[in-house]
Amino acid sequence: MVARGPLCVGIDPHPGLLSAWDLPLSAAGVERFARTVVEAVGPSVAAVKPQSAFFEVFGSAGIAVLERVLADCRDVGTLSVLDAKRGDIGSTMAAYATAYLTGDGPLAADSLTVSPFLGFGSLAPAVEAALASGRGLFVLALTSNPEGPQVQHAVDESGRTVAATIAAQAAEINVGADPLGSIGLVVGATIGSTDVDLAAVNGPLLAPGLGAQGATAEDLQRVFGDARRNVLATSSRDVLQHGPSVGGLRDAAARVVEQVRAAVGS
Ligand SMILES: O=c1ccn([C@@H]2O[C@H](COP(=O)(O)O)[C@@H](O)[C@H]2O)c(=O)[nH]1
Repeated sequence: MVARGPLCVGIDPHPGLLSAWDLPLSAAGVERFARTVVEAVGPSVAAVKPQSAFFEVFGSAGIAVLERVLADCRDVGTLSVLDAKRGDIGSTMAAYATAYLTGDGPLAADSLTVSPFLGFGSLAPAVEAALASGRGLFVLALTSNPEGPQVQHAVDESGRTVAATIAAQAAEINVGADPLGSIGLVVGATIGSTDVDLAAVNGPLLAPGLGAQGATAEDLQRVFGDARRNVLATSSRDVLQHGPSVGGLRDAAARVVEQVRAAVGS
C-alpha cells in the first residue's frame, strides 16, 4: 500500500456503465468490463474490489467471470477485496470462509467484506480462516449509506454504540499486530465525523464513498483523524466512468491516488 498508494478501485459493472462502454448487458459484457479494469489499474493500485452483486446478476456465468477476475488480480499482483458482505450464523459462516478465505479455491480472495450484524462472534470462522491463511476481513462498522446510523449508532445499556463495539472487537483481535492486523473495518468517507476510536483498531480501514456518493479526499482527514494513515480509500463509479479506455482508467485512478495521498499523508 505504501508503494502503490492508498486506493482501491471498485469493479461495479452497473448497467449504465456497460452501456456507456458500449458493452452488452450480459456476462460477456461484465467480463470485458471487469478484466479491462484489472488490466488498466491492477499493476498500479493497491487493491481492486469486485462488487459480487454485479456478477451474481448473471448467475453461474457471472460467478465464473468473478472467478476469472480474481485470478487476473493474482496474476497482476494486486490485492483483491471481494465485496460480498457475507454474514450468517457461525456454522454457515464456516462455509463462506471456506469459499472465500481458504486455500486456492476459485473464489478465494485476499480479503472479504463481512457483516457483523448477526453478532461479531458469528464471524469467528471467517476470522480464523483469515488469520490462518494470511488474508483479511473488512467488517462493516460505519457504512457510507444514509440508513447505516439507524443500526450502527444504536447504543447498548452501557451507552456504547454498535459501531464502537464492532471496532473494539476488531481491535481485540488485532492487538500487538505490526504494522496492522488482518481485521479491518468498513468506514464510509461520507460519515462526517465519529467518536469511534478508529486508530485503536490497529487494522486497515476501507473507506467507500469517494466521488459518486459525494465524499472528497479532504473528507478523509475529518473522518479518520489520527487513523488516516490506515485508510484504504475505495472508489468505483468515479473512476469507471473514464473507461473503456485503458489509459483513461489508469489516469483517473492515478489522479485519485494523488488526492488521497495528499489528504491522508501516505
Ligand atoms: O459502506 C459501504 C460499503 C460498501 N460500499 C460499496 O462500495 C462501492 C461504492 O461504489 P461507488 O461507485 O464508488 O459509490 C459499491 O460497490 C458499494 O456496494 C459502499 O458504497 N458503502
